[in-house]
Amino acid sequence: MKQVETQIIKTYKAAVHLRRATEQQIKGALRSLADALQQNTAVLIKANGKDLALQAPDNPRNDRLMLNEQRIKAIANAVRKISRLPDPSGKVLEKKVLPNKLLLEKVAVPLGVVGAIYESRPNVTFDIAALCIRSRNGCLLKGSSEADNTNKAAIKLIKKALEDNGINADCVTLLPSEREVVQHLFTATRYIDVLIPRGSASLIEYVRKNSQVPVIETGAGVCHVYIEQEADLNKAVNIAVNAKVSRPSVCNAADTLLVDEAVAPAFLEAVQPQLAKYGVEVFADNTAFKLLKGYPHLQKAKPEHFDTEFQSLRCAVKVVKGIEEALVHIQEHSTRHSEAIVSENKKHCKRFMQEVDAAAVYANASTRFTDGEEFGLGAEIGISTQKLHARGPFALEKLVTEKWMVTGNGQVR
Ligand SMILES: NC(=O)C1=CN([C@@H]2O[C@H](COP(=O)(O)OP(=O)(O)OC[C@H]3O[C@@H](n4cnc5c(N)ncnc54)[C@H](OP(=O)(O)O)[C@@H]3O)[C@@H](O)[C@H]2O)C=CC1
Ligand SMILES: N[C@@H](CCC(=O)OP(=O)(O)O)C(=O)O
Repeated sequence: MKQVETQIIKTYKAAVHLRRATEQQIKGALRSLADALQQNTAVLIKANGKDLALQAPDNPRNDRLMLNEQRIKAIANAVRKISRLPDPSGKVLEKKVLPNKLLLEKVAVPLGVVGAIYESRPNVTFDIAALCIRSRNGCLLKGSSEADNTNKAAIKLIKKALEDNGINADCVTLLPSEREVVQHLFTATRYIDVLIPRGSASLIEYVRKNSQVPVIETGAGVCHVYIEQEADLNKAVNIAVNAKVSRPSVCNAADTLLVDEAVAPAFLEAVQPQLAKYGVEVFADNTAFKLLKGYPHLQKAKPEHFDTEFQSLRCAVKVVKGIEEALVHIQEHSTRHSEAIVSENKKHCKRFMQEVDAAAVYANASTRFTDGEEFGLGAEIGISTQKLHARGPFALEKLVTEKWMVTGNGQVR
């Protein structure tokens, strides 16, 4: 795959143009891209239709792949928001004059080139490209083969927006979608500064084991909502239902409901009609199974259901004896993405938030908020489930590193 090596080197060389570009050019490119998204809605939907036509119609992942007018408008809005965010590079983080009169400045600078390997969500192509342009990083995109037609239409718009604003379009590159491509990314230590895999546990594991380029992992989400015995049941039903059904295919959707035995009869009775309305299939432990008798989509849970990221309208339900058992269950089964407690007991909420080891912990709110745009970051490069450099949704401020700039007047040591 000589072509891929050439693309990687071209992107590396072009990235310097982003570092040199004026603020006007950067903002202009992002605004042009937002406009182009809206003007080319039909083109994108047509390309996306080709991708969707290649999928089985009942594939629950089609929801992630699908673009419509509303989603394209949301992407354009995100790009516009990113254009208004301040440049994370160039900030002077520390400044001092040494006794020998050397001026020492620690400055935030772009990472260089960011490589992303990501799932079949076409908004990710725009989000990552826009965040990289805003932070003046070159960017290599390896999207899913499932979204290839959509991504090819997307990159045309991105490159045109750069060109129209006098920026070298090689700064952003869509790589071929074949899986072999990632092996070239693993060894390109000279040209790529960080690799971000977004996808399944097996992808993350594969990249972590094989990449010589530093990696920021984003992981799968087996997310829990714990209904504690002092939960307000109205809030509990709304949160549990929202976390499960608002967009079941994404990583921050709930997978397991843990219900305190003291409120299990009342909560399960109250939540049933809502879950049934959306056709949620429930895998219940023995106690929950008895309490949910008569629920139309009920099955007995097998142990593996409590480690499953369903990515569909399915969930596991377990009745627990109290917060202790809930915390132990989460510790054993969580993928450390997003976890929630519903309770009016402030002490228990605090304990949950302090003790649960996850990128985002919630008290009385839905896990669905773990998202760069929701957190005010414009968009996200990914939701990191690792602890170093970035955790949770990360964006512009994690796309920079530091550089010491030392200005002298002929000093020697
Ligand atoms: N925390 C976060 O930020 C995010 C988490 N996720 C998680 O990702 C999962 C869903 O993603 P899913 O669609 O399964 O993603 P996959 O892991 O199947 O695919 C993601 C990307 O990696 C590529 N890929 C997958 N396996 C390999 C391999 N062995 N070698 C080379 N390339 C590979 C895919 O290519 P191709 O499709 O062409 O095979 C695609 O481009 C869920 O668990 C979700 O929670 C997803 C996104 C963000
Ligand atoms: N940003 C997302 C969640 C993260 C994400 O992209 O996850 P996934 O759909 O699993 O690829 C959202 O809630 O919209």
